Amino acid sequence: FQQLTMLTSALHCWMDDYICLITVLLILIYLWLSWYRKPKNFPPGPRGLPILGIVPYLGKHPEKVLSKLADKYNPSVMSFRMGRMDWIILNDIEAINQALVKQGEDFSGRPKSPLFDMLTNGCGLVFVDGERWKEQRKFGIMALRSLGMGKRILDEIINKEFEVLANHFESSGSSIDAMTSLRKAVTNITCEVLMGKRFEYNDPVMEIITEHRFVLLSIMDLLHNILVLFSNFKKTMARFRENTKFLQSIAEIIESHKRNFDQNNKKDFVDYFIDEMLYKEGNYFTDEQLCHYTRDLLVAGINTTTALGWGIVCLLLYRGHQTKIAKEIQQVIGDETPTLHHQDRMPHLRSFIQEVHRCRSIATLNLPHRTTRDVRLNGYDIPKNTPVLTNIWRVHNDPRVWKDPHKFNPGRHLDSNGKFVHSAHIIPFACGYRRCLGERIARAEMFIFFAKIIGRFELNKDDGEPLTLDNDPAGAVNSPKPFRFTVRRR
Ligand code: HEM
Repeated sequence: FQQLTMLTSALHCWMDDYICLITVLLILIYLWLSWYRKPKNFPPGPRGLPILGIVPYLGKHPEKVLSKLADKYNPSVMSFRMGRMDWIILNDIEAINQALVKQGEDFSGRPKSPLFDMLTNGCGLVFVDGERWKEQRKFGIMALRSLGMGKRILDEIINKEFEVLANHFESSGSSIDAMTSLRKAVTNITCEVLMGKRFEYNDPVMEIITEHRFVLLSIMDLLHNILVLFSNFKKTMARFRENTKFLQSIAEIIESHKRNFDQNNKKDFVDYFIDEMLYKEGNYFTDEQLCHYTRDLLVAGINTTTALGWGIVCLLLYRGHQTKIAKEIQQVIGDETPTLHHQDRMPHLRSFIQEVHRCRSIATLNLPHRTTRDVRLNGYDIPKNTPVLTNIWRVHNDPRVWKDPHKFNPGRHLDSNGKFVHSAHIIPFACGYRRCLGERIARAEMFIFFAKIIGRFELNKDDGEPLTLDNDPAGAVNSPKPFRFTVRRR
């Protein structure tokens, strides 16, 4: 009997181990199969490694790696695997227009992410979709238009702030920390538009606002999201805590707006929002929404710093353009204050700015979108909730459109009569339903900044610092490395 008991328990142990082993094997087979299983009739593309997908292969320039993969799999729409999700990426201007413009509503979602939710509590504009996004975006367009965006009021705000910046450049004496000073000036312009307020460059609130960009931008950079979190977990969490501090600063400014609110004299974005909150019937006009909306605009607005920074780098590296543009400014603007009305007669400055946008794409892969229903694109079936990237860098470097795309050559945007040619193949602000809300502000900032600075100063490299077109690995968007330069009055 004892022998029989021993035999049975040995058999049990063995069977337990066996069952465990089989279960593990079955789970592995399931994971393996589900890893390789794609939705039916889905665009072709690489799968990479289980769980991580193609992330380990993306390197420092995911847009270039993805572009090479597009040549191999599909130059129009490709898929790839990342995390538990199958992503698609739009690779050429035709597919981008078809998806983001013609089928724009179906592609207007943002991927769901617990990280976004932690930061925004489902509020704001950049990370939300559905009814809240529709209502708030409509309001944003109305409010910015009513504030005179693209017309005189905006020109005045920008001119005033860049005058302060120009004086700061001149009084610096030695070389200027380009990105820091640009960031402060650009932040002040956005603060004026949103809250009717600017800060001295050494004000601690200015520091809080400009540093806050890291919180959202590092999260926005979805491709590196996973890596950022794991490699820098402590720092990322500290930044999350900063988020609360920052929102408190905005809440205080909003409270003071409420105390002084005058419905007949709405002066800024916050006033327009308060008006909706008090007197209209929208669903999402709450204090919390206003805080997050203001924060989203402040952070998104800082993007212009990067474009201005690249512009200065190009002026320092390719000095011939400074002389050409300075002459044009002298002829067209002279002693007047630069405004957008001057730009029609300034082909050299406009083509310079368009080439900066093309050659140094800021949002190389755009912000991620999400399909809001099952859709058909270029003959493929793409299920609801599929995350979508847009390879803006590839469009800006498409050799079918641009001869020697890697060369910085503003002359390519002039026709045979020397007239500026606007290109539909340059989409720094993306296109369609979720196109950048601040495009008009950004375009006015870029034009007025360069008209003012190149007209007044000769810009020179700082001898001590090598200057390159390499991007800053610490930046979430494609940004120049910190650099210094000097100015000399013309
Ligand atoms: C050169 C400067 C800028 C560039 C290159 C740029 C580019 C972009 C891009 C590529 C997007 C994503 C569009 C999409 O999801 O398809 C975006 C969204 C956005 N941008 Fe800009 N931007 C700039 C400046 C600004 C400024 C100055 C503001 C406001 C003050 C702003 C506010 C926004 C907002 C609110 C969104 C989100 C729109 C939405 O989700 O509906 N941007 N921008």
